[in-house]
Amino acid sequence: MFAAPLFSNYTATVTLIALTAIFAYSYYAVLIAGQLSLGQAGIASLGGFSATLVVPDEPIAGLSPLVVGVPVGMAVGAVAAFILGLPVMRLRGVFLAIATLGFGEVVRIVLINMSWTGGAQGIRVPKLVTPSIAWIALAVVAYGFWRLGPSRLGSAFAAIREDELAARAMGIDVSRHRMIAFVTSGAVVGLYGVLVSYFSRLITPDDFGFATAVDGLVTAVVGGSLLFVGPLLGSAFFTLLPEIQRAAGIEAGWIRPFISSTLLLVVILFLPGGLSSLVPRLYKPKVARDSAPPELTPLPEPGAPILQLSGLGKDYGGVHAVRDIDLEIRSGDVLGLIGPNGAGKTTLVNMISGLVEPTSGSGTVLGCTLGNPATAHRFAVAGVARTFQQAKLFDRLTVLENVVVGTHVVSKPTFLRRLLLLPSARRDERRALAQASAQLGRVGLVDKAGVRAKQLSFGDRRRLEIARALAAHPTLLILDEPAAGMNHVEAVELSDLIGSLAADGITILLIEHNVGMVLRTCSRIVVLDFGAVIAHGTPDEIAADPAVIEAYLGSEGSPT
Ligand SMILES: Nc1ncnc2c1ncn2[C@@H]1O[C@H](COP(=O)(O)OP(=O)(O)OP(=O)(O)O)[C@@H](O)[C@H]1O
Repeated sequence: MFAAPLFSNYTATVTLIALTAIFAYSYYAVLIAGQLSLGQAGIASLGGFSATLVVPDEPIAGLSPLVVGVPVGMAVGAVAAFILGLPVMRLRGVFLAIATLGFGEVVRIVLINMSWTGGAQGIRVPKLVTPSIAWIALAVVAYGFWRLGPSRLGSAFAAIREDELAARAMGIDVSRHRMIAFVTSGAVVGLYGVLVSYFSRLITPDDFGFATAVDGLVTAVVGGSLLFVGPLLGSAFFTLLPEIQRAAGIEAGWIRPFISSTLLLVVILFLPGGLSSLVPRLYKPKVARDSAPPELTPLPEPGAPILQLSGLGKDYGGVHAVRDIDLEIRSGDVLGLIGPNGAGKTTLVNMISGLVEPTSGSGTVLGCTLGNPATAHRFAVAGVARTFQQAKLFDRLTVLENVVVGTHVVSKPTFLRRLLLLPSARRDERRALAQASAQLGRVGLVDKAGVRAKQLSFGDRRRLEIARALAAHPTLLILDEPAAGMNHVEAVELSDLIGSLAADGITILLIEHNVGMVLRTCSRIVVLDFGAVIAHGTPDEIAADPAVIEAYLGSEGSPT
């Protein structure tokens, strides 16, 4: 079948697969946390040049220059990523990609104009990287990402990738996690820079230009970022494809790039999750109802202060979404918040859960002062959990994985212990699974634990969001229109569930358009209209309040 031997240079091809895979892992490290960065080529050149310039070509105390160069390159890569990350980490998507790409180009131009880098000619270094060294390095990197997957850190990255706002509401410090991913990527690409230099015997700034940056991204995307083998598959695809074409005698003119591009298009169009989506997932977390949940702190005594708002307001340009709200919630309250469309209910709960900064007034929730949305995760850590008006689920994760993310604030970090294969990591993960499984049982979704969230019906999505919030063992549970889209039977079941949560001591803030349900379920009700409180009282008082009937329902009916 083949006109020539499969590999023109077997050693080089095998080594290149490993090196390209390591390069792709540096993209994978940020893609798993939902970031698009193109600065890796620049960071690789910093790592490569630092190691090859700092480390002498001769063995040091019997150690190969490679053994010294690798930690130097990785450290330089990590530090460079951290310094680059400080200004660019607030950028998202294509803006982050452009900023990091710009950094890579600046590095290349600076290095090309430096005499100590040898300018465009670069510098010669000994060939020290053999196929086995390259594959050992790849195995170490791949092992790290394999162990990361189901760890608490891995779940947090997946949550940020799927929905950053929901991740923040689950208590995940998004800025910190994005920086961890970025620095990890820097260390991995620093390793690549050193290995590729000592493999090709020559390092020049132009080896790490725009095309290299894009190649790395394409390799990682084609391989896929949903499973740790993705970068390896992407690398094998792009390294072997030209070899197979050459062996098959497809060398001439346009045919070779045409076939490569067509195959690339086929993968991108028909495998949006990359080649790794063809690999069956061997590990999927399973419901663990027999394990003990994590140790949970007791909820506050009934009547303890939970929330105080004083003159709270929020303006959007000329729109006064919320005005001058004074409110107090105490432990054990089941407070209903109602009002016509646009009354300001969601804006108010967004401020209470730390996601939106007030324009005026002040407030504290469980000791957290309302303010900077970047610190919203602290509200979740303090005990505030919420659902959203439009359910914000992690769609590509399973139902159980979604709820496991909810346990973030009550579970312990496991990644480093997982790396060392310590049994305590497994035990803590089982505890988190037990906590998640118990909440799935509570909302009646245990039998759908392995289904991806995006496949759920509307009502099940709402239930899943409640289970995910409950997994955080909240002191204050905020439910934003949980009955929207539910039929009568489901709404009654939901009302019963809220009653049982309140009986367990969870303080509840319920925003609902289903006034009957609010009157049945809540002990106190606040009515908003045009951003201001127009009534506040027991369900009976609210049902009889003429201002509520007028403002909320119009003059034709009563709220019941
Ligand atoms: N991000 C925003 N930018 C500009 N205006 C906004 C924003 N969020 C809310 N608003 C405006 O603030 C007002 C209150 O909106 P909000 O969503 O809080 O009301 P709501 O009571 O939750 O309404 P609904 O019951 O329809 O969800 C509305 O006039 C809305 O258009």
